[in-house]
Amino acid sequence: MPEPGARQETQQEMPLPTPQRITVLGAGSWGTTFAKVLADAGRDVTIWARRTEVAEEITEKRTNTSYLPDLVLPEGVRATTDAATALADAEAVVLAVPSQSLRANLTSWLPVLPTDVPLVSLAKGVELGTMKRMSEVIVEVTGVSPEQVVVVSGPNLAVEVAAEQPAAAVVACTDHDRAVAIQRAISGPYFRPYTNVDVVGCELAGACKNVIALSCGMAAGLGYGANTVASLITRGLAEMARLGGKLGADPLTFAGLAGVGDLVATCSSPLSRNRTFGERLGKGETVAQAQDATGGQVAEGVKSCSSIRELARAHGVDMPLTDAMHRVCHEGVPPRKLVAELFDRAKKSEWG
Ligand SMILES: NC(=O)C1=CN([C@@H]2O[C@H](COP(=O)(O)OP(=O)(O)OC[C@H]3O[C@@H](n4cnc5c(N)ncnc54)[C@H](OP(=O)(O)O)[C@@H]3O)[C@@H](O)[C@H]2O)C=CC1
Ligand SMILES: O=C(CO)COP(=O)(O)O
Repeated sequence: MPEPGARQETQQEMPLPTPQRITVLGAGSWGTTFAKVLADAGRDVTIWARRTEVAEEITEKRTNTSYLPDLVLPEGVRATTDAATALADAEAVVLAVPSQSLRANLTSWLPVLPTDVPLVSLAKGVELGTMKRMSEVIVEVTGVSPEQVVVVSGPNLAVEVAAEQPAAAVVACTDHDRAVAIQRAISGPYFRPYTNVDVVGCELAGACKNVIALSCGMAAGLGYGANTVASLITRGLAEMARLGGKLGADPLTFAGLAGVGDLVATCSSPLSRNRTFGERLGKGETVAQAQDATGGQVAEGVKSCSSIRELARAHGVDMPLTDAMHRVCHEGVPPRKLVAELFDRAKKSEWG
């Protein structure tokens, strides 16, 4: 008969099981790529797609050419437009739809969504109107406990990950053991996730970097070079960390993969939809023209610049670059005029 204490220790050391059957809800760039990451890590993957033709193409040809022309998914990955079929027996659910539609999507899935498995959020945004982070939306709509929600973030441009180029990521969950279980589920030969318990910081960093990427694209569109981009990345980091600090995030998170890591990738790569969108605005296109050119793919920063600005204002945090992006995207202020405005602001210390 084991000592009661010894038994307890054994229970504490028992890791949570690695989910094997995983459903990805959303068949866009990142959802499809993440399905590949999961399948290459040995998981059994089903994708939910909104459109029949996308589901059929994935199941029959293992491709999703409207989002990722060069990708061939591993054998066994299948897709359906029926959420109940997609979610049957799921041991973890990955949410891979744009942040502004997550609430509506979740609400429609609710009757068939398992609420006793990890819910993994890939979306990088803050909800318009409520100013909520995606994990907050998930908890609110589904009623699950916050410990059940896992956030995956980091420098993960879908096209590069789909091409199996090495990349690291963060798996954030307030329950460390659950983060470890998801870390095991998605680790593979080209995808290396690290755990973090700072969900607030990872989510804010992921949402804010899209807005800063817009500004870097805009700078490129205006013809500015590396000094401008480096200044925007660094001051963007300062303002997102300021918001994070006010909302209880760990400052170290912003120095990590979800912060600096994703900022550098998104702000410097022409593959970034947010950066590309900003570049188009910098070259003189209107928001509507830039939106048409993104071919229906989401550039989250265009909407999140407004929700993050509201969030910052509600907490008395100064975010001049985010404010500037809101003014370009939603008040029609020309990018070049904003440069002058930003430089006219009161002089201050770097960490003030
Ligand atoms: N792409 C990337 O490199 C990365 C993206 N992310 C984040 O992942 C999230 C998803 O992005 P991503 O996959 O790239 O987005 P895409 O725009 O490429 O795809 C969005 C997917 O969601 C579906 N969808 C379902 N409901 C809606 C709706 N109401 N409105 C719009 N689309 C809907 C789309 O269906 P349909 O095809 O029918 O339009 C599509 O399958 C975003 O928050 C993004 O920031 C994070 C890391 C990397
Ligand atoms: O989040 C991303 C890379 O980490 C993708 O960025 P874009 O949405 O700007 O393409």
